Amino acid sequence: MENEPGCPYHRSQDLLMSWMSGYPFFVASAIGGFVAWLWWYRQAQGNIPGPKGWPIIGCTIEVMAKWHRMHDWFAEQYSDTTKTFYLYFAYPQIGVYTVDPANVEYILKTNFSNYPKGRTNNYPLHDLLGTGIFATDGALWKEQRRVASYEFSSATLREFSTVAFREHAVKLVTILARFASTAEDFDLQDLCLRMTLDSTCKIGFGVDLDCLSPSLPSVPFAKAFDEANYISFYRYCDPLWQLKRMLKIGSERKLKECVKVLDDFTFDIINKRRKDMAAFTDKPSQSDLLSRFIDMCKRDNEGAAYTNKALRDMILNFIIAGRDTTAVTLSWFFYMMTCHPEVADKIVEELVTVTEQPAKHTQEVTEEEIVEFAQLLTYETLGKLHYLHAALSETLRLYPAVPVDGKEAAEDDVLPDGSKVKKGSITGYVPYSMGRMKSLWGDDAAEFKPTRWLKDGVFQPQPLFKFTAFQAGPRTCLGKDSSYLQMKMTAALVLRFFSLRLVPGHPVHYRTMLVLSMLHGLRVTATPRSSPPLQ
Ligand code: HEM
Repeated sequence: MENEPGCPYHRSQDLLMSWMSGYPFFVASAIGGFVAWLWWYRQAQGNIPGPKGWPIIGCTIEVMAKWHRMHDWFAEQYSDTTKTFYLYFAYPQIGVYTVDPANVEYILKTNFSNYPKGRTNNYPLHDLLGTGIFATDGALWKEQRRVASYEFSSATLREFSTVAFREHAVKLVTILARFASTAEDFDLQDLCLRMTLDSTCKIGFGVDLDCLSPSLPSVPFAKAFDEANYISFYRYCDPLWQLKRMLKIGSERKLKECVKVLDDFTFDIINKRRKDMAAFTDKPSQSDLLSRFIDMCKRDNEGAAYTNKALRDMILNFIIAGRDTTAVTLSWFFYMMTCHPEVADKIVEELVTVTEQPAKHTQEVTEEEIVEFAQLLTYETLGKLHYLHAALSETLRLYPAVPVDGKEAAEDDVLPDGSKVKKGSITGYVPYSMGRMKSLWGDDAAEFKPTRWLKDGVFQPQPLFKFTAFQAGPRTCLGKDSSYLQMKMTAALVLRFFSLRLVPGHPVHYRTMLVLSMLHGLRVTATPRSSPPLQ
C-alpha cells in the first residue's frame, strides 16, 4: 500500500522533494544560513569586552536604543576586571573606551602624538569653529596653544575676569531675588547659560550681550550661537549631514544662517576694535582677549599672522570651550544643593567664617545687599573657600561637563592594559564612568561627599589621570582656574542669599550631547536663606 503511487507517504515525499528543489527551500536555507552566521559572528566576539555588535551596522541599534541614557550604559560596561571596552559603530568605525588611569595617561600624554582629535572630531565642527584651538591638531593647534596659554595666565586677564564674573553673578542673583519675591519657579540652568555667555563674550570680545538684563531677552547672537552649537554637535550622530549641507536643506541650512549671524557680529567687532586700536596708539589696550590678541600682533610685529578670520576662530573657540561647560557644571552643582541642603549650609558656614559677615535673617533680598556682599568676594577670598571648591569638584566627579572624550588613533597601537587599538579607531576616556568607579573612589563612589576632597579642611587635588573632568596632558583645559573662579563667585553669592528647592516632580536627566546639560533644565524655587521654605 505504502509503495503505491498516490498513497499519503508518496504524496508527502513528493511534496518534500518539490519544496526542496524550489524557491521556498532556497529562501529558508538562506535565512537559516544567515541566522547561523549571525550567531557565529556574535559568538566570535565572546571574549571582547563591550556590547556585542552586528555585521556592518555594529552596535548602532544598541546605541540608538540606549541613546537617552548613554553615559550610564557606558558606566555599566565596566567592572573590576573590565576597564576598557570596544564599541563597534557602523563598519568600519570602532571605538575603544577606557577608564583605566594608566591608559588615560598613555593616550593623553605618553603617546599624545598618536591620539590627535583627528578628522572624526574636527571635520563636523569646522563650519562653526574653523581652525580654532578646539578643532585643530598639529602645528596649528600648537601655536594657538602657546599664545593662549600665555594670555590665559596673565594677571590682567584674571583681574578683568574677576570683575566680569562678579558683575554677572550679581545680575543673576538679582533676578533670583525677583523670582523669590513672587514665589515663582524658574529654570536655573537657563540663567546660568545666559550668565556664562555674557561673561565669555565680555572677556572674549569686550562686549556686553546683556542676556541677563531684567526682561531676559532673546539675543540674536545668543540664539544663533546656541543653534549653531547644537547643530554642529548633532552632526556626530546625523549620517545625512554632508548630503544636507551639499543640498543646503534642513538643519544644515539653519547652521549656515546661524554661522552668518555669528560672523557678521564677530567681524564687525574685530574691524571696529582694529580701527580704534590703530587710531589711539597711545591709549592703553582693553583687557579682553580680542584686544590682547590684536595687541600681541602689534608687539610681535606679526600683524599679518592674525587675519580677521583667525581672530574670529580664536574667540569663538574660547566662548564654546568656556560657556556651556561652566554653566552646566553650575546647574548640576545647584541640583546637588537641592538634594543635599546640609552641604549648602556648610558652604554658607564657610562663607561666614572667611568673609566674617554673619548671614542675615532677611525676608526679602535687596540689590544693595547683593552688591555689597559681592564686593567681599575677591580672588583672594574665593581662594580660601576650600569646602566650596571641594563641593564643586565633587559635582564634576559625578557630573563631568564633558562626559566622554574621544581622540582618533593615528596608527595601530596597544594600550598599557594590553587593549589593541586599530589605526583610525576612536579612542576615548570616560570621565562620567571614571567618577563612578568603586575601584577608583571607594565603596561610596556613588555618594555626593565633598569631604573626600579635604584633609584637615584643606582641598586635596586628585591625580590628573584619575579625575579627568578637565582632561590632562598637553591639551588640558586652559580655563580650569577661570571656571572655578566663576563657579565659586556664583555659588557663593546664590547660596549666601537663597535656599533652593527643586520643583516637585521636575525630571532631572542629562541630554546626550558632548556637554552634559540637563534635558529639561533645572526648575527650582528660591527662598531667602534663613526664612521658612515655601510650602
Ligand atoms: C567646568 C568648566 C570646564 C570644564 C569641565 C572644561 C573641560 C574641558 C575639557 C574636558 C577639555 C578637553 C576637550 C577636548 O580637547 O576634547 C577642555 C579644553 C579646553 N578648555 Fe575647558 N573646561 C571648562 C571651562 C573652560 C573655560 C571657562 C575656558 C575658557 C576660559 C576653557 C577653555 C578651554 C580651552 C581653550 C580648551 C582647549 C585646549 C586645547 O585643545 O589645547 N574651558 N576643557
